[in-house]
Amino acid sequence: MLTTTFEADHEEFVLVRDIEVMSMCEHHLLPFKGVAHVGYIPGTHGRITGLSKLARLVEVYARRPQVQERLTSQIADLLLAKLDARGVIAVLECEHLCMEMRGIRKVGARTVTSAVRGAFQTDGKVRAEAMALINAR
Ligand SMILES: Nc1nc2c(ncn2[C@@H]2O[C@H](COP(=O)(O)OP(=O)(O)OP(=O)(O)O)[C@@H](O)[C@H]2O)c(=O)[nH]1
Repeated sequence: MLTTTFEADHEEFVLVRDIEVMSMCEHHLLPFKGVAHVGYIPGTHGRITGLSKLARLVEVYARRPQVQERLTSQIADLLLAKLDARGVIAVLECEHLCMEMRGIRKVGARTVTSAVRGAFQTDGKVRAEAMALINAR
């Protein structure tokens, strides 16, 4: 995965927003679905990857029973490792059917999880800029 990378001499933030997520809660084996926002700052080598590969990354980890927190971390960790990126951010917003159609039955409650690595973890300003872009509508 993420074997296609390009030289682009681009060292600024790249973000793909609103990637559809469909996964399965490992507790109840019921779907949870929503969107993922995945971004990174390339390393000093300026190496980037194909945009579709970010969506593929989400897809690979979503296709197994999951908890949303682990799914979010796995996306961030793999991206960081494969791209040798300066920073990575993954934010997921999902609705869990196990909370909607059974149990507490709260329709429309959305769970937001984030995983930040590198510059997004160490620099609050960098993280705030990324969150502003993620939330821009
Ligand atoms: N943190 C987290 N919890 C999840 C996720 N998906 C489902 N859950 C929760 O996992 C918990 C499992 O709780 P249990 O007490 O074992 O199961 P339960 O008796 O069916 O719980 P209720 O859903 O409250 O009826 C529930 O609170 C679910 O809402 C997830 O992605 N992340």
